[in-house]
Amino acid sequence: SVTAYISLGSNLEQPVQQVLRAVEEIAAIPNTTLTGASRLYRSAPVGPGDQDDYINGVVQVRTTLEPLALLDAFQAIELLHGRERIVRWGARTLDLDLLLYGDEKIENERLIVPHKEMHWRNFVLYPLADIAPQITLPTGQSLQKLLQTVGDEGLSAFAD
Ligand SMILES: CC1(C)Nc2nc(N)[nH]c(=O)c2N=C1O
Repeated sequence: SVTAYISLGSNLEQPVQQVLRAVEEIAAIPNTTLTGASRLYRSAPVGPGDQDDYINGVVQVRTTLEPLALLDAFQAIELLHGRERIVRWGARTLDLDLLLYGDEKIENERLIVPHKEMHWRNFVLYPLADIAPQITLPTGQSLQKLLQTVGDEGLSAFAD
């Protein structure tokens, strides 16, 4: 089995509940055990368009599922939350992204791991540091170093 990290994000239809419910649903994925969860963060939306702040978090799991099977499970959960891909980068009820899958580097038409944008997204790096502060990414970058470069602009730990 491997340790995998998943980022969660929501900025539609009661984002805190969307994210908390998604953590429970991830814990219920077959052959998968939830082994860690970050604090929730409120973060200013990155990307185009005028949309609400996000609620973001990261969870850690141990799983024997292959990466694409894990991705299928995430997409099923997103559908449960009424995820509609209307516009790219648009507001969404729930976004689950596979950040890391063990130390593997994966690149296929459905999946790129480590997640391409995670290295500059404070709304991913700060919650990840709640769970695995000393982690080194498969790219060789230390999370502590990335935290310093990315800063905490637009980010605040959400009182649970
Ligand atoms: C639209 C885009 C890039 N912006 C985001 N911005 C924030 N703050 N949090 C997200 O989870 C998030 N997700 C996205 O997909």
